[in-house]
Amino acid sequence: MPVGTLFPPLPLASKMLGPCSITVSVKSSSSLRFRNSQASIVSCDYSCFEVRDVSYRPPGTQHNLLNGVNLSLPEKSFGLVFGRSGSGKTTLLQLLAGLNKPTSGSIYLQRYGIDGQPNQCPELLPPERVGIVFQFPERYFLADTVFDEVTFGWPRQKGGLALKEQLALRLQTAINWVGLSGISLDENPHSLSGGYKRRLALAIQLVQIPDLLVLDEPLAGLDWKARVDVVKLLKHLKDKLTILVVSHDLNELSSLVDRSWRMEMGGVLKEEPLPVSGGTLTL
Ligand SMILES: Nc1ncnc2c1ncn2[C@@H]1O[C@H](COP(=O)(O)OP(=O)(O)OP(=O)(O)O)[C@@H](O)[C@H]1O
Repeated sequence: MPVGTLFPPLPLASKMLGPCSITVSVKSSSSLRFRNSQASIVSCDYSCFEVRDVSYRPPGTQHNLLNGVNLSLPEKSFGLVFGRSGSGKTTLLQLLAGLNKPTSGSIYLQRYGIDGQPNQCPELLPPERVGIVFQFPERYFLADTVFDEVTFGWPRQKGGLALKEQLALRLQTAINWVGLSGISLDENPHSLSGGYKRRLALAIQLVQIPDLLVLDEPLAGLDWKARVDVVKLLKHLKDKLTILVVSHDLNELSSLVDRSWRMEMGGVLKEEPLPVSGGTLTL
């Protein structure tokens, strides 16, 4: 892919850097698409996020919340975990995001060749490569402006111009990806609509350009209009990164789903494709 010049037309860049220009190179990517475990186009090597024989028991407790969980999610695909309340879905997302460590088993990234065989040693998945959006993320907004909210966790130490350029570019990319570019960066996050608050919560994670984005109940608590809005946004993001969602909203998300699993009570995960159309699934 050609090298392109993205700056300046971006208001964000001038907010962070003052007038300047920045050059970025864009890497080409493979065009893998999976639907219910079937790879429809495989044009080159690909990677999968893999959970292998993971069990989890919180420190000081007697029972496992997860038991021998296995999951494989190809890059740039959309996975859904569903199941009854209390079965262990959020616990699994927390392990993927590195908030807790598995008691046994491992979570890693595995590269495969065109023949479907692993072609490298598995790489452990560093927590900073995973973005997590919790249920009702707007409850955790802290800042008075959209700009401060998105940049809240950024390094405050003096960085060179190169670091600032990199951060500005990531910020602009995240804002564009979630469709927030029409909103003033000085807007108070709490004054945004429900759907826009969810967009902002996604942007906060996307500035890190994670390899894997995990979302806990992304439609919970939204009105119908905002739900449609968030589903459209997830469809758009699906082309850019790998997404794993925990949700009870199977019908609304089914058109996005490439792979799905049911978490059974006791933390046992089983792959279960969603009905292709018209069918209903019970939790
Ligand atoms: N630190 C902990 N110590 C003991 N039990 C815990 C701990 N964290 C969660 N649990 C219990 O583990 C079970 C699984 O919780 P988890 O939040 O993962 O379920 P869930 O499937 O995401 O539920 P929901 O759909 O209601 O969000 C629940 O019974 C919960 O009470």
